[in-house]
Amino acid sequence: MSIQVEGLTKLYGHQNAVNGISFNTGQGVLGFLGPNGAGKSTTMKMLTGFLPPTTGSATVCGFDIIKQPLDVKRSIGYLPESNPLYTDMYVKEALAFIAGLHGIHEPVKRIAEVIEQTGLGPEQHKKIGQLSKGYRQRVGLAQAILHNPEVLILDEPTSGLDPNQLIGIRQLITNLGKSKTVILSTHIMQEVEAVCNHVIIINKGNIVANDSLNNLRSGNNNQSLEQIFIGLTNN
Ligand SMILES: Nc1ncnc2c1ncn2[C@@H]1O[C@H](COP(=O)(O)OP(=O)(O)OP(=O)(O)O)[C@@H](O)[C@H]1O
Repeated sequence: MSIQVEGLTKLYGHQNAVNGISFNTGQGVLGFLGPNGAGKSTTMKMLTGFLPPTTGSATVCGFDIIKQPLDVKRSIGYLPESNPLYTDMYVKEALAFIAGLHGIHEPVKRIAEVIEQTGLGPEQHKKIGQLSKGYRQRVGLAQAILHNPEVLILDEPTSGLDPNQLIGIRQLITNLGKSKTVILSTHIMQEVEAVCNHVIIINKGNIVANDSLNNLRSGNNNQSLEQIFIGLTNN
C-alpha cells in the first residue's frame, strides 16, 4: 500500500478539522468525498507534507510525512484546489522550471511526453495567463506528473470545467490510475462513478465510508452514490 494513514488528526485552534482518521490505499483511483468543510483538503495537505498533523501518523511510499517530508514530496504529485500557476510564464517555460526543481534527467524529452499526455499540445506556446480554465488545469496536472511520482493527490481537479474538458481530464486520471496511486477529491458523483475504484467518504473530520463502489452500492440497497452520500453526510 503506498499510503498508510493512522489516527491522523488536525486541530485548528479548538476546531477538529480531521478527527483521527485511518486508511490505506494503493494503485488505482481513490475517490475522497465529503461535504464542504469535511476535512478533505486538510487531509491532503497533511499527506503532501505541507501541513503538520496535530497527532497521528502517515507514510507515503514508505516515507514518514513528519520525519521524511522531502522524500514524501518527491514521491507525490500534488494539484491543490487553487491550482497556483506562474501566469506570466509560457507553458513550456513553467514546465522547464519545475523540471529543474526536480532535477529531471533529459527535461526536454520528458516535457514533450507530459505535454502529449495532458493534451497541452495546441496551447503549449501560450502564456499560462492566456489559457482557458481547462487548459490551466492541464498545466497543473502536467506539473504534478512531470517527475513521474508514484502517488498523485488531486484536489477537485475538474471543478468548473466544461463537459468536453471534463471527459479529457477524467480519461487522463483514469489512465494515470492504471499505474499510480491517485487520491481524487471531487463533488461530482458522476465523476466518481466514471473514474474511481474505491471511495472514502469523510464527514465532519470522520470517515463514514471506506469501500469499493460496488460494495458501497450493494450494502445500501443499490441506491445511487448521491443518495448514499446524502444519507451518510446530511447530519
Ligand atoms: N487554515 C485554517 N484555519 C482555520 N480553519 C481552517 C483552516 N483551513 C481549514 N479550516 C477549517 O477546517 C475545516 C475543514 O476544511 P477543509 O478545507 O479541509 O474542508 P474540505 O472538505 O476540503 O472542504 P471543501 O469541499 O469546501 O473544499 C473547515 O471547517 C474549515 O473552515
